[in-house]
Parts: sequence; C-alpha cells; structure tokens
Amino acid sequence: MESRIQRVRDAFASGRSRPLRFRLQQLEALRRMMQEREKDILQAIGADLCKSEFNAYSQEVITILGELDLVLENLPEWVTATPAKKNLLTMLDEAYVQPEPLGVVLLIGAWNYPFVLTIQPLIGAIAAGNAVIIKPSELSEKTAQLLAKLLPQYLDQDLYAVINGGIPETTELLKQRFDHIFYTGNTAVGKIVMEAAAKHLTPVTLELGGKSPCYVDTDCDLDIACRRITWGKYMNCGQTCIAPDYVLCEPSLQHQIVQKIKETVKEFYGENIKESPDYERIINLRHFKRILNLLEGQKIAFGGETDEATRYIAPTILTDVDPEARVMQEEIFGPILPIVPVKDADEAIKFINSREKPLAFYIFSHNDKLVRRMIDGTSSGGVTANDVIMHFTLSSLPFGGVGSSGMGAYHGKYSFDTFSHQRPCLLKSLKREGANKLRYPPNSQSKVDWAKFFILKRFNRGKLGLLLLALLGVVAAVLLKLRLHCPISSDGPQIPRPSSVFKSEAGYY
Ligand SMILES: NC(=O)c1ccc[n+]([C@@H]2O[C@H](COP(=O)([O-])OP(=O)(O)OC[C@H]3O[C@@H](n4cnc5c(N)ncnc54)[C@H](O)[C@@H]3O)[C@@H](O)[C@H]2O)c1
Ligand SMILES: CCCCCCC=O
Repeated sequence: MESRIQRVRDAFASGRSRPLRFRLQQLEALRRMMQEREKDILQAIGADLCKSEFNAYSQEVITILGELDLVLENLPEWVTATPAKKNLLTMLDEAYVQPEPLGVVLLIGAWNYPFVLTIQPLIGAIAAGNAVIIKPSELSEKTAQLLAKLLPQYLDQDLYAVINGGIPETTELLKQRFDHIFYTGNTAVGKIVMEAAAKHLTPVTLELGGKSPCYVDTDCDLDIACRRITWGKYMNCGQTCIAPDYVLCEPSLQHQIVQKIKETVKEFYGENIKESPDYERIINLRHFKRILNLLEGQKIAFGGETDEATRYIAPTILTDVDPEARVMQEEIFGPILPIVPVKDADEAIKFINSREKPLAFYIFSHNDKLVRRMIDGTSSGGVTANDVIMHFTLSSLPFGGVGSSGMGAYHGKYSFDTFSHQRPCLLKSLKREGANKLRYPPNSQSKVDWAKFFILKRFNRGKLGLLLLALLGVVAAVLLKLRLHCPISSDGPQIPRPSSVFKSEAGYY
C-alpha cells in the first residue's frame, strides 16, 4: 500500500495534474467512462442495493453527468486567479488569489449511493488539480470492484489509485500522510478519521449523518407533503443520509399523515411492495438487524413486515413515539418513519435544538413566515422547504453537515474550493523604496500616522476616487521620498504627518 501511495505522491510532485488542459482531459475521460460503461455501472449498483436500472440512473448517474458538465464548462474560470483589492501602499503592485491543488487527497466513499458519493468528490479533487487515492466502501462490493477495474482504464494510472479493502485497509490507509481526507459515512468513523488526520495536521471534510427532522405544519397541503415525504423516506429503502428521519407535527395531524403515506406507498410500490422494482433492500444483515431492533416496543401504525433472507423491511410508520425511545436516539438509515407529536412549531424548534445538529431539516407549510422563522431558529447542514432531499440536487448549493453531521462541503464550485488552497499572492517590485521605508525602524509617531494613511484609507467613490487615490499615492510617495532623504533628528526622520497634508471636511482622502 505504501509503495502505491508513494507512486501517487511522486506523480503529483511531477506537476502533471496541474495544467488546466490535463484536468479537462481527465474529466472528459470520466464522462466517457460514464457513457461507455453505463450498463456495467447500473448493474453493479443494482447488485449492491437491489436497485432497478432506472433508479440507479436517476439517483446516481444523472448527478455525475450534471456535475461533469458543470465543471467542464466552468473550470477555466475557476482556475483563474482573482485580482484582490489593494490599498495605497500596494497600489502599484499585483495582488491576486490563486487557487492551487492541495496535493494527494484520500477519498473514503460510502456504500448507500456507492457511485455518486465516490465519483462526485473525485470530480472536485481532479478539477482542483490533485492526485487521489480512492477507497470505495467495501459494503457495496460490486461497485467497489467495478471502480477498481474502470478508473485505471480511463484515468491517469499514476495520479489516481483505487485501493479496496475493509476496516484493516482503511485503518492502514489512515496511518499514511495525506494533504486532505474526504470521508463520507457515519459520525463514529468520522471521529476515527479526524483523529488519524490530526496526527499529520491533515485537513478533513467529513460528510456524516444524523437525524434529519421533518416538521409538518397544519397549514399545509398534506397530500403533496406526504407524497414527497414518502418518496424521500423510502427511496433506497431509507438508506439516504438526508432522508427525513422523523416527523414532528401537531397530534391532530398524526392519523392523517399515516393514512396519506399509506396511500402513497400503494401508489408508488403497488399492493405487493416486495415485488416492486422501485423498492430496494437493506445493504447487509448487520444493518438489517440494527434496524429491526429499533422497532422494539414501538406502536407500528403501518408496515413492519420483514424478511431476513432478502433483507426486506416494509415501509413502516411509528406513531406517538417517545423522544427517549431508541429509535429517536440514533439515525435510522432504514424505512422506518417515527412520528413525534409536538404542541406547535415553537416546541418543534426546541426539540430540534435540544439534539445534535442534523444534516438536513425539512419544513412543510404554506406559511412563508413560519418557514423562515423555523430556518432562523434552528441549525442544520441544509434545508429544503416543502420538499425533501432536493437541495442535494442543486450544485449551486454547498452540500455538507454542521456540528456532528459533518464539516466542510462540496458539489460544483464548492468541491473545487474544498480541494484547493486559496493562495494569496502579492507581487511587488524592488523599486519604490521611499514609501516602503515607512515600516523600517526606527519607528516614530509620524511614521505610524503615514502607515495608517497608506493602509487604512478606503475609497468608495468610483473612478474619480481611484484617480484621486492614485494622485495622492504619487504625491505622498514623492513627499516621503524627499523627506526620508533629510537628516534624521533625535525624533526620527522629519516626515510631514498626513493629517497636516491631506485633510478635508470629509476626513482624509
Ligand atoms: N453526509 C453524507 O453525504 C453521507 C452520505 C452517505 C452516508 N452518510 C452517513 O453514513 C452513515 C451510514 O454509513 P455506515 O454507518 O453504514 O458506515 P460504515 O459502517 O459502512 O462505514 C463506512 C466506512 O468506514 C470504514 N470503517 C468502519 N469502521 C472503521 C474503523 N473502526 N476504522 C476505520 N475505518 C472504519 C469502513 O471500512 C467503511 O468503508 C449514516 O450515518 C449516513 O448518514 C452520510
Ligand atoms: C438523489 C440522490 C440522493 C443522494 C443522497 C446522498 C446521501 O446519502
């Protein structure tokens, strides 16, 4: 493993990954891979999660194609240095911010959307000019194998490496030194990743989970709200990091919500859910048993059927759930929807704020004021009002958690920024030493006053202001140069103070 990582490190050190043309070529190659190997990709995802090709395409492939289009179109602009504002002292210098690659990035992918949650950060890391070690999740075994086979066929083999394996391999990988670690998965492993990264002072992006609440207001179209909640909760058999974990609503709504979700489940998956090509299965027996344990002692208002042999758990709703119950202590990550009755929106806000910050928060209401009040009164990785999941699909929005749901964000330009260092560059000349002498010892009050003038002066008066600034800069520099050539008195150089030179009613110019 070490020699493989060294090969990636050496390739990065060669500088090959940096030119814009190279990055675009690699991203084009990824797009080609998505097109040419679409069938293999859909089959691997399907085998891992018992997912139909339609669902695999719309939940994973579309997102990657959209991300590639966006990055390929905008990368030339993103890699370009941004000029920085200057002050009087740096007026004739060049100041800009140049994004630069971080180096060798470790990407640890997740199993629940095994393709998109690995490839989407990879796109950002390549776009930013990095070399990458990709560690797909061993739980989605077929996709992990396919990634190890396909990526070397399309991408530069020295710069980008797939390392497969389980906990021992991940543990070994984490001992190595990287320039950034991007991890998607649960909070407990997130802490392990961060601890390992701290040993090398490696920055991390942690895309974690949490219990994402969904508040349903009485002033709301319940039919539409329940249809959208049903879609987001039971998609991928509840194994979605931003699935609505539980519903908060006034007690009077509980029964109606159960009824409407029940009807929608029938509409979506038919009478025999097990036969529906749109209903997935739990990834493995460990997770299957974990989810079943969450049902113990709960009032099942709908669903509850299970089949261990196929790891099937029916869409299930629990009512009158005690906030202290086990199902309300950990992220469910399965097709179980607890409803916790609350008095009103204020109690819902208190409830949410008394717990760890979630990855997502959903509010269903016609009342815009209430929606904004609930957003302002809470904190979460992201928010969607009157829908679920959809903020993930908009690449102009950063995607990530806050507090225990994670740190850092990605998607679109945010991915590029996550994998870049924003390097401030100031290019001065060896001339104009007159003005620069201000900062050299021995110091004096008049030098401090001049420094204040040069550094703190602000101009917000358009072109005229800029012209004036330029003139003042030249005058000040000439004055300083002249005065700095004068003999030095006991009080330091005899420099006029800016207050005696440029003072007007409006203050200093
Ligand atoms: N924020 C997001 O984008 C996002 C996306 C998907 C999943 N998630 C979260 O991931 C969680 C589900 O994943 P999971 O809990 O099944 O993850 P998991 O148990 O599958 O673990 C994920 C990875 O961590 C590694 N791992 C496990 N134990 C380890 C250890 N002791 N040391 C080192 N590595 C170890 C595994 O090898 C695996 O590759 C949920 O909380 C979900 O919300 C978040
Ligand atoms: C429609 C795709 C949703 C992906 C959510 C990622 C977290 O699990």
